[in-house]
Amino acid sequence: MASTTAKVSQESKKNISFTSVKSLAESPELTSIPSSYTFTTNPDDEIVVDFDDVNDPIPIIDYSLLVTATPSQRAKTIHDINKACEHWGFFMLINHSISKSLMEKMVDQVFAFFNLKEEEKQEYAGKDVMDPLRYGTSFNASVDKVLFWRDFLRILVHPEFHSPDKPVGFRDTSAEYCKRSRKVGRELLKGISENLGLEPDYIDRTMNLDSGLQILTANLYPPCPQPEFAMGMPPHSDHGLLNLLMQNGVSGLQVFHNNKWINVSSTPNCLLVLVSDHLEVLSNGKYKSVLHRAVVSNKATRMSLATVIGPSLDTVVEPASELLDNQTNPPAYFGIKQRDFMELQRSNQFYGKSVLNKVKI
Ligand SMILES: O=C(O)CCC(=O)C(=O)O
Ligand SMILES: [Fe+2]
Repeated sequence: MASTTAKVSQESKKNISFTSVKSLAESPELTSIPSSYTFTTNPDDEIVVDFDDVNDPIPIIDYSLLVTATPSQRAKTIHDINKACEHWGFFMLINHSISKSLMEKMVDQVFAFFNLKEEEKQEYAGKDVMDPLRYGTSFNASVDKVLFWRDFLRILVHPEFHSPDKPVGFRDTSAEYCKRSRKVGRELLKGISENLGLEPDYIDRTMNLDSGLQILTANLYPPCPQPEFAMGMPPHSDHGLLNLLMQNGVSGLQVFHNNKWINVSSTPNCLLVLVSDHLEVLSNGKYKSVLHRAVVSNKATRMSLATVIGPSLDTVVEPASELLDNQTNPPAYFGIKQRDFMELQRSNQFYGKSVLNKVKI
């Protein structure tokens, strides 16, 4: 992948007193970014394309053909999911059963949260990656070497459901959205189990999804005066099995595919599905978690909402023994408890696949 260096002097970092990028972006005198946000990429290693080869388009999966179609349509859809997971680690999901109005309500609620007064949002400023409710900026602003042009609200929504009390309506809307997106995720994981040659409920059962973690992360990327020098989220892969991502109609997600960064357009009502680290481990590397990042623009505020579906905290995630063979397919990853994986994530630089690489054999 592109080699990226991100440097910032400690002096300039101390000058930043804003608690959110939103308030920084709204300050009237802002014409350039503070140096603490300067993210330098190596242009020689960076190829960014709007959409790739017409012979290799971003895969689109029709969810309705997975759940309500004839057996042959379902079989073809499952086959297409397999190809998408193997070749891209990423696909667009259409007709996914979450209504347009619920998605719009969710976008409105997220904006209403970020539009609360800074002091009100600070009530939710958690400290630890394990905190069930955490509002913040950048990724981990106290340790990030470079700050990211991003504010976030990260909420544990399963097995216990959490929600901020404000704005009014956030709790009910997010409860509904989380229930529905969880169902979609579990249904996709059934198809993925079959693709791996396992029983349809294999992943659900062995990953203890009845008590599995589901984390909702709302990301806000306000307009940036120098978007070419800042980054919303650096290249990374997600923890968990799958990430279902939606956005507010403003694009900014790029996925890394065949050594190029592909701009993903913001297609209305579509969910973006990202293969995540635990699925890479469970499949013993048959499916690779997709490297992705969020770039920013100087035109519009972008919002994305990620729903990561993963195993329960005490589940040991390891390559499925049914897939292993000491001669031809030995285990390529150590087993690790979800709790310990998250702890590794907390204590490591948020970059690339650095956390997953720690469990590679
Ligand atoms: O904003 C985006 O499109 C990416 C968000 C993301 O990668 C995440 O929340 O893990
Ligand atoms: Fe991500």
